[in-house]
Amino acid sequence: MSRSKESSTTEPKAMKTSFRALSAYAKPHRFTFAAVLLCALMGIAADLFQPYLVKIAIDDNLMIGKNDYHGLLMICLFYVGLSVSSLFFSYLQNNLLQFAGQSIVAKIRKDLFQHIFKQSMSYYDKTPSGSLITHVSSDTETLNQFFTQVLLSLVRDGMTLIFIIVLMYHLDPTLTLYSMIVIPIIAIIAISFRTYMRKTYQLSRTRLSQMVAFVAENLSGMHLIQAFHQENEQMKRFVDRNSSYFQANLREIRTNVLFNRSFDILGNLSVAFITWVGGMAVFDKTIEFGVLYAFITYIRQFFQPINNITQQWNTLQSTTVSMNRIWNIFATQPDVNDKQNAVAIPLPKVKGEIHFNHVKFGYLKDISVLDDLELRIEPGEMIGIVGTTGAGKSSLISLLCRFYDVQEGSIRIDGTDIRDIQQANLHRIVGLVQQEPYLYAGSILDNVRMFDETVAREDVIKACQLVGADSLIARLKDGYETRISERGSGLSAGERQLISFARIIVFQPKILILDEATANLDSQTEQLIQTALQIVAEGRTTLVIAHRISTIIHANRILVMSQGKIVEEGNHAELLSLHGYYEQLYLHSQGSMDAAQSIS
Ligand SMILES: Nc1ncnc2c1ncn2[C@@H]1O[C@H](COP(=O)(O)OP(=O)(O)OP(=O)(O)O)[C@@H](O)[C@H]1O
Repeated sequence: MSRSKESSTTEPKAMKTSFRALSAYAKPHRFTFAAVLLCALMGIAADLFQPYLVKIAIDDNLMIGKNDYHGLLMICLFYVGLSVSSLFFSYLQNNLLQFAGQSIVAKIRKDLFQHIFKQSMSYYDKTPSGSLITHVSSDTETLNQFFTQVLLSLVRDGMTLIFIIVLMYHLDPTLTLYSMIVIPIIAIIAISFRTYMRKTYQLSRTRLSQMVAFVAENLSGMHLIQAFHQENEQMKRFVDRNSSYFQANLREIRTNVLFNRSFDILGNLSVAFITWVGGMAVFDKTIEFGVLYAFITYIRQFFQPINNITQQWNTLQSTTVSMNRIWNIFATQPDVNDKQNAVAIPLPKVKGEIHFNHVKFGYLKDISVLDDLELRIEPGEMIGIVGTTGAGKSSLISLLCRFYDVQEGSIRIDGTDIRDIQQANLHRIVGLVQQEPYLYAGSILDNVRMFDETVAREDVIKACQLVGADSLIARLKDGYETRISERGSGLSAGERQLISFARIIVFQPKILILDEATANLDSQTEQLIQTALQIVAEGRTTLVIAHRISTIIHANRILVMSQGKIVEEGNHAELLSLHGYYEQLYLHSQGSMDAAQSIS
């Protein structure tokens, strides 16, 4: 996230909205919070009554020479009882608060993850995955700190302060007024540090987020980095980011330490000041010694909660930044939405007719990728799509999957505009196999049925048998239960492709799209995939984007695309007879250098 955006997110209005949203999450836990408040009250009362007990022992027993052993013992026992109850209440209060805080954050994390899932592809084009990882993991954790630290401190320390002032006033109003001289000084220090701490905190968060995004980017492109020997260059870039994060962190810590130490000094000065003023009053016999003792104890206790609260200022800053970042995500509505009256077409009723009706589309507003594209595909037809790089082939299928919406025109399946079909339904109708099929960490079985337990094991096995994946799975250590790691590493590209074909069979989409599905394979594996493809394509409208013409040579119709338009159309023989663009592509794919040069 850019710095300018980050600072704009901490506007008071945005903060207000975020806090309101957060309180809506907290509302179901209001009884727990009430119990926390009660426990805090009891704990504070138990804590603060202790110096008062000592004052009673000094002034009403020891100083007047009463020698009441029984009374003294009772006071001591009572003192111990208060300590134990303070411990009990603070234990209870912490547990209850942690429970409420963790529950709220778990719910926010779940909703956030769900919301991120709903975003359209344009959102992922703009948002680095590293910053999304930060939002889901560390930003939500910061929110937890808000409940377990900030809120706790505001309640407990705030009440402690009020109680102390009341008790001090009860003991001696004049000394209390002297003590209160320090309050404006505390306010000035707190305010002057406030802005600075906020800036240092934001800077370190932004730099952390940049570093995480960089690491995530590198991890996902590791094979490229190694293939191009980019390790040193990337390392240098990482060191830069790491050191600027380090600097920002140091600055933040320095500010924090300076702030806290200023408070300690202020506390000690006040104790000295009160000892002097109070000591004189004891000399003059205007107050009792026990009162001065209790007063000095309260003054010491007075600074602790102030220090705590101001320390929480930092956490409050981070919570505000995190909260705004999270609520900015929540506020982002997906570009592609289900209409309110969107329909679900029952799968058996889908024929698979597709109509690209004068489609205009571009990723950026003014740069058009597809321009007035008109295309009709009959049910069950197999369409091959070829064209030069950047011609718009992948964009065409992204639109059919509704990863993006068209800017003009429409795309219709069996006459229904895909914007009128529920997305979940559309994605059951249209099945996509990509060049790099994505496999998840999990068993082969789960990968074929996409963790959908309603799909029976037998159906998975049947699908794998049909596409010829069964024999390769049988060779694996645990067969269908073999666990594969992230992205299916441990399997060859062809094996991964076969598994993704089996996936298609299991989910039975009526329209099948293969995006350069055989581009990475050797010719033997390609043959295996070709056979599987024919089986999978049976009875389905199939669109195959291929760099190798051999993949689509038998297609009913081949579309040749260039610069967002269909420039030639027909079957293989028809297109060759045109001696046009397709022929050049064909010769090029056959390895003819001359043809390749003529294309460029
Ligand atoms: N997510 C995106 N954001 C912005 N521009 C994009 C995006 N994806 C593709 N483009 C641009 O749109 C144009 C068409 O890209 P597309 O991927 O559809 O071409 P293609 O024919 O599939 O190419 P290739 O065969 O190289 O995959 C290109 O100019 C490309 O740079």
